[in-house]
Amino acid sequence: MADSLVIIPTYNERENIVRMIRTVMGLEKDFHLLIVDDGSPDGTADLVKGLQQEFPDSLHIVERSGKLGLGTAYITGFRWGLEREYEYIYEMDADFSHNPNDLLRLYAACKEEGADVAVGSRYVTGGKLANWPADRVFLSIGASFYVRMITWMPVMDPTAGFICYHRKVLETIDLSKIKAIGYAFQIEMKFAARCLGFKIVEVPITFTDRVEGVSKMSSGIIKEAILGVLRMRWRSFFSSYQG
Ligand SMILES: Nc1nc2c(ncn2[C@@H]2O[C@H](COP(=O)(O)OP(=O)(O)O[C@H]3O[C@H](CO)[C@@H](O)[C@H](O)[C@@H]3O)[C@@H](O)[C@H]2O)c(=O)[nH]1
Repeated sequence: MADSLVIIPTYNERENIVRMIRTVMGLEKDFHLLIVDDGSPDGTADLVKGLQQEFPDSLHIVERSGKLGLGTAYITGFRWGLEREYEYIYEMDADFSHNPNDLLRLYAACKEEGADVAVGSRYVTGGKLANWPADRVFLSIGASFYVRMITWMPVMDPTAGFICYHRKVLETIDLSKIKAIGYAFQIEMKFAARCLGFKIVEVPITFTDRVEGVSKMSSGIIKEAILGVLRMRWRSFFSSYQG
């Protein structure tokens, strides 16, 4: 059995999902894929199910009934992966913002260099942003600065969503204590790993704006991130993320 499971949350990704699945399945290392689809009205799940005959052992799907948020989609995926004994569990977007070839570099950082969490990072030397609109760049860099100020976490790209976790990290964190639902989830997971003493390594990547489909960023997600980071910091004085 493969040692690696890549979780891809999807909401209306029919323009990207087939090419993404084929790209991951064509990589030189054997990665299994779990798509967590939130009842996408555009039929993303049907496209995935159509490919399962071609990849019966390596392509999996969990379907949820509605748009329940990126964070809970990943938690669902983590639990699914932990039950099946994968040693490395990844987060990746469906839309090619993250280059699937970089999965191998995240794997190497954990497997060969001893990272517990490998973060595909835009804001370390060698990391880049390509074609992102100026307002998103501003928001993302501002958010990274804000998070570092509040949490003192030495992670340059705390909102990054391209990650490899060693399974022991996900086993140790009490996932029921992760409260963020939107993109703040990315911050909270890194914060929890850091609080529990895990080694986080940033691997430089180029993040490219999607060509197909649309971002699910919203004002609610921004608000959750601003307030959520404060709440998360406050809670950390009184309770631990230890499972
Ligand atoms: N299942 C599910 N999937 C979702 C949901 N919302 C978004 N997704 C999926 O999550 C992935 C990321 O969503 P995007 O909407 O493409 O994210 P983005 O705006 O490009 O944001 C990226 O940058 C953020 C900030 O740097 C990151 O925090 C985020 O993870 C992502 O990499 C995509 O595969 C998208 O379909 C949801 O409610 N449910």
